[in-house]
Amino acid sequence: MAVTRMGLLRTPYMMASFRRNLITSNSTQMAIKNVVVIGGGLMGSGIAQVAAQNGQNVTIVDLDQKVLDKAKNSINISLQRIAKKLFKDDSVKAEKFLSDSMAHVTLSTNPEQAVNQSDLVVEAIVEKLNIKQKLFQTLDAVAPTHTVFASNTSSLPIGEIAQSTNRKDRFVGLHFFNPVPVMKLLEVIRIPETSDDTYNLVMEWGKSIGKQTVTCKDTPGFIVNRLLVPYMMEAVRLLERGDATARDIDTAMKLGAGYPMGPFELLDYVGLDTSKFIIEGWAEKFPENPLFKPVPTLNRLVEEGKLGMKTGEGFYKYQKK
Ligand SMILES: CCCCCCCCCCCCC[C@H](O)CC(=O)SCCNC(=O)CCNC(=O)[C@H](O)C(C)(C)COP(=O)(O)OP(=O)(O)OC[C@H]1O[C@@H](n2cnc3c(N)ncnc32)[C@H](O)[C@@H]1OP(=O)(O)O
Ligand SMILES: NC(=O)c1ccc[n+]([C@@H]2O[C@H](COP(=O)([O-])OP(=O)(O)OC[C@H]3O[C@@H](n4cnc5c(N)ncnc54)[C@H](O)[C@@H]3O)[C@@H](O)[C@H]2O)c1
Repeated sequence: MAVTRMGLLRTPYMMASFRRNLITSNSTQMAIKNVVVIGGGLMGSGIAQVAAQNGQNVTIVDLDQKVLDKAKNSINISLQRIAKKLFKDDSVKAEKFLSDSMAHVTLSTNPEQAVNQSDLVVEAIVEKLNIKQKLFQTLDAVAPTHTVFASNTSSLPIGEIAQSTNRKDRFVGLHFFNPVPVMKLLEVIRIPETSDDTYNLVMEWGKSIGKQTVTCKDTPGFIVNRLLVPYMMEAVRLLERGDATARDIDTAMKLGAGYPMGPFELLDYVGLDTSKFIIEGWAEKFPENPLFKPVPTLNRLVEEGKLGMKTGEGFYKYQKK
């Protein structure tokens, strides 16, 4: 039997419930200091960067040490671009910003160990439901109770990913945009089980890393991709019918609609493998929707290993950096 300022807690059940409430109410005041980003590719490296440059400790986890080294290098290059702009006339401050930010980044190939001290885990691995579920199931067993889990999925239902855990109240979608250091938006996806504390915490975190947040229910494509994917699909159909070239479609959308990139430039930028996974996931979910019929051009390019900018070729060819 234990005595607290609230009176007597008579049973182990009451004690456990009291502890649970403490965790929940503490989380409103909790600030996120230790972030783990799983996946050190295009998105993971960007997410880790914006957290690190805002003073948070970040561990990036990937399967492969080479990917991690590449991530650290790309963060360094991106931070240099930002430092140059922020501290144009002060090289000492620019250097300090760079070294302070880099000092906040740790690399790991051991996810179970990495999440030990985490407040927030952001997953940015391959766009496959079963792989994401398996990862979160493993992490759920070892992460601290208070740790909030988030997925950066482009297209998978957050509720289905969260199903693999026992912390649906501490689960959200945090959908970032590519390139993360430049794009200002963060979509925050609540599932019905997401607690108010968790939601408030991630909204605060979004602000702390300089993002403008918008909130959306767990609906296919959330806001941006619900509108963007049909547009991209129509562009590909236009190309496949032979109505216009990729170059002319891109030029038209940049000069005629004011987009910073045309649809094929954007597909190459996002990654054709990721785009293929998105379409396949939606085709499986909505088999009757003609929009998501297989895209022969995309399948061929991916089979040939032409995944876009990251491999040096997709719809266009790129100079290797
Ligand atoms: C066949 C396939 C069919 C299937 C179709 C369906 C597939 C589904 C596709 C949907 C995919 C969804 C993916 C995801 O879920 C959601 C997304 O992320 S969508 C992508 C959103 N992003 C965009 O739309 C990007 C649009 N592009 C731009 O905004 C710009 O082009 C750019 C990327 C910012 C680059 O700008 P440029 O002017 O061209 O180039 P610069 O190099 O001059 O850069 C400008 C400016 O930005 C700074 N900068 C650029 N990159 C970085 C970086 N990584 N780090 C730091 N800073 C960077 C640069 O320094 C410049 O700064 P300035 O000097 O101007 O101050
Ligand atoms: N590319 C984009 O423009 C974009 C934008 C928003 C969201 N997303 C989403 O972000 C996620 C990642 O996309 P990306 O473009 O960064 O992909 P990417 O291929 O560049 O990177 C994925 C990384 O995850 C690693 N990985 C795979 N399985 C892993 C595991 N079990 N544990 C640890 N690491 C693992 C891979 O080694 C790879 O480095 C996807 O869910 C994608 O839909 C992508």
